[in-house]
Amino acid sequence: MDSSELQQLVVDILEKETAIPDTRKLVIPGTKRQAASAEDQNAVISALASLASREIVTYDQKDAFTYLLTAEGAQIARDGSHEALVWAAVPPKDSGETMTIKQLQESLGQAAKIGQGKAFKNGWVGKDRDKLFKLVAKIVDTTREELNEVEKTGTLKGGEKAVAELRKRKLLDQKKSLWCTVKKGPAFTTDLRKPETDLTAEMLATGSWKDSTFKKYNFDADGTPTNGGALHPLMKVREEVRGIFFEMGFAEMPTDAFVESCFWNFDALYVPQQHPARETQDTFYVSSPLRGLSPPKDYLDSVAQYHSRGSSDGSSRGYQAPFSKEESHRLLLRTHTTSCSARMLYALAQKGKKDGFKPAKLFSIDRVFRNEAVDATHLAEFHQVEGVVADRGLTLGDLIGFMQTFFAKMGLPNLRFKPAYNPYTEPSLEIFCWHPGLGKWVEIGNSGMFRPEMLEPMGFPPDVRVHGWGLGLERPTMIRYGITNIRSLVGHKVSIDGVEKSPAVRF
Ligand SMILES: N[C@@H](Cc1ccccc1)C(=O)O
Repeated sequence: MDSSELQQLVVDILEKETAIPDTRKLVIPGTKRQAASAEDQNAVISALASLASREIVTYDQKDAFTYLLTAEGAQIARDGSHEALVWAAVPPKDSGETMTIKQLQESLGQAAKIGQGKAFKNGWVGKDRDKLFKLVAKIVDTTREELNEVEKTGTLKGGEKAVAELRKRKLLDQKKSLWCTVKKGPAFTTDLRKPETDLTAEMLATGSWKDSTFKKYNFDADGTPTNGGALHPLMKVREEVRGIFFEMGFAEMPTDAFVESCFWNFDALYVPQQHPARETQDTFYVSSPLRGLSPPKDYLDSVAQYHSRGSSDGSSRGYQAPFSKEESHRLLLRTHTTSCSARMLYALAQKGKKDGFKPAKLFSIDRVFRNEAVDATHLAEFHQVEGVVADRGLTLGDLIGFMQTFFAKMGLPNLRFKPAYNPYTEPSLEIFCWHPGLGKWVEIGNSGMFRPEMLEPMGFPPDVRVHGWGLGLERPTMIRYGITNIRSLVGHKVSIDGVEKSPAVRF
């Protein structure tokens, strides 16, 4: 049965009448048959459900019982009831023929036994000693007629009592079915064209929207994902860390010089020119141009002196090794943002010489480059977070206390420090934090009190101390967001979809 034809039939009737009181009375389109069977009603109900979902109709579902003949019932419907068979088999009274009960049983078998009593009770058959005969010339076999009616219509006009009697005799089986009453819905229409889902430019231009019906909004549907921009998780974490620095009164250093001279990256930081970190297996050097701009001459001279011979008061002996000013001019990709800190500290010291020293808290977060073997946790470039604090009389206790506050704000309250070595800091401390996921201490950064051999050539007064620390941005981000391969966080393999859906982008 075609659902759209049924739907049309229902709305056409409802347009003329207030309701459809019984859907079993619907005449199936294209036939003269009523939709009386359970199968018909299933088709009707699915058509109604589809109309109701568009609020074109409302309907009430009701239970109905229909009946089927059992095998015995079907046999009786065909051949007649047992009592009718008994009546038919025996001869009329006074016909001269005779039939004994025994003979009846021989000719009818089982039916004789069951039918006899009823035939007597109905007054159809009489008995003279053991001879049987008809008492009436004509009978009405009600059982057969009722069964025929059930077979045709699924039910009995005679009502419940007659049905109960036939069921007791196991001639009928009951079958539950449904039927409905139908009324107009709030959005009643006889126009069942599929509703439009979108209002198009074309509909507006041609005016066809006026005659269109539109699908209702489904406010429970998932929205289509918006394709607006999303900040990369690493940039989100960077913003968070910047926020912590600003909250603690730090100013941001300029970090735009990816290409730096050896002077600012190493010499100014008292990294000996013979230091292994300077070798090409660790550092990317720039081949063209070969030389960078010169640092201020006095400062370069002073740095050269501190490297090779130490301070003039003899408190430091320097490296007792030759210092090449040519080497200072070589260009490289900065290996740490401490080169930026060196430039800023030099500027701070020089300004202090003129205007009197002022304390400073400075930070930066930017890219650095190292000639590393690339693997799941290492890239040749990464982001460094760096902070430096310059003030009179700072101690190692200030540094440790400061880091405890800073890292707690980053969500890493559990810290340990381990003595380490940096050419530019003394003492130096490696920073470890407890990783609850891995259940172990992991190294996250490096810190220390900058050496006098670095601060004095810059021009700081002797009681000014500077402490600093640096850490990578990628590792804490990976730990925090459960990223195991750095290539899915940085580089061309980063999935844009992942960036948009990453939990990191939600804070
Ligand atoms: N430059 C150091 C970090 C650091 C900065 C400042 C002081 C001490 C250490 C590094 O790359 O790991």
